[in-house]
Amino acid sequence: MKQLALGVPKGSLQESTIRLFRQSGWKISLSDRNYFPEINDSDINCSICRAQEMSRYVESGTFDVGLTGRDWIMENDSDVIVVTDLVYSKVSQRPARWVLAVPMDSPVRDLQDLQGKKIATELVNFTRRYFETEGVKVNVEFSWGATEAKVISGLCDAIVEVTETGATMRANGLRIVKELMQSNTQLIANRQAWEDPWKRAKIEHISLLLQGALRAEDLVALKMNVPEEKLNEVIKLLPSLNAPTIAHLYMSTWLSVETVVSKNIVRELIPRLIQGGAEGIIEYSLNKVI
Ligand SMILES: Nc1ncnc2c1ncn2[C@@H]1O[C@H](COP(=O)(O)OP(=O)(O)OP(=O)(O)O)[C@@H](O)[C@H]1O
Ligand SMILES: O=P(O)(O)OC[C@H]1O[C@H](OP(=O)(O)OP(=O)(O)O)[C@H](O)[C@@H]1O
Ligand SMILES: [Mg+2]
Repeated sequence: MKQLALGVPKGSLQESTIRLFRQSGWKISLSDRNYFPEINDSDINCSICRAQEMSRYVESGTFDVGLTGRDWIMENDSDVIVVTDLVYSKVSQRPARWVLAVPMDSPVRDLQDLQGKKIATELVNFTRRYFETEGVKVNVEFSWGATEAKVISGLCDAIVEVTETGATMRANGLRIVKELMQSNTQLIANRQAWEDPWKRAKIEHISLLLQGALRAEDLVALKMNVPEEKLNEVIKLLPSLNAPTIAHLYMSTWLSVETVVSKNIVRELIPRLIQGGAEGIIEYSLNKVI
């Protein structure tokens, strides 16, 4: 039977990836210590793999398709098809940032101040290439993790490390000198798999639904009743992203207005809609927006 081999990233992206798949209609069930999760789709064969190694396994064809950060694809310089960007991180829907950081009291203000100095990072190739392009000679050392601690203990002069919320930087009293790269999750495919019509169709299907589920996370639907004479005023208050749907209420001069808006404006919008004459407002969450 034909199956698509899917790689799901272990580590920071694991939970958010499994949540996004669930929202998209695929339930991935993982029992403790098992690297071959169940998935409720007999077309897919699922494996867990470190984000750092994912692009290499997709390039070699071990996986037809996988998810990982753009950072590790660049680090490994992997020849894969980027099917789509999916902008989510460990806890947010923002990209992660790779930054050059030093202790708060370090004299380093600029990239050039690091000439001849030692930098620790997990992203060795990227960092070497970055400093080379800038013409600054540095000694880049690989770090297995807990990199922030090394610069505080004086084991290196600066670090290149990933940050999302900034909590770890703050907790360790580090100062960001420069942002070197932004990275987000990407859905990547093996070149041969992409040429196989069955596999490509399946990958595109997954991509479409993942994008739809991700888009829906930021949005909510609003529905309200509005008397005819207030309709124009209420419509003006709604963001003009999509034209709202207007329907007549049964045996009434009132209208029903339905629209999709960004989650973060609802708090401000609802009182204004009430002032504008809307009543019976309901807000509901969306699973997918395609
Ligand atoms: N808050 C975050 N912290 C770390 N990595 C993040 C975060 N948000 C997104 N990422 C992305 O997750 C991937 C990191 O996954 P990876 O498995 O390499 O490390 P990890 O999950 O931090 O594992 P480890 O336990 O070894 O540190 C990268 O592509 C990175 O850009
Ligand atoms: O900006 P923040 O939201 O605080 O996130 C960034 C931190 O998260 C990751 O650590 P991880 O948990 O992967 O531990 P590690 O040091 O072992 O990589 C990353 O390496 C940073 O230390
Ligand atoms: Mg990590």
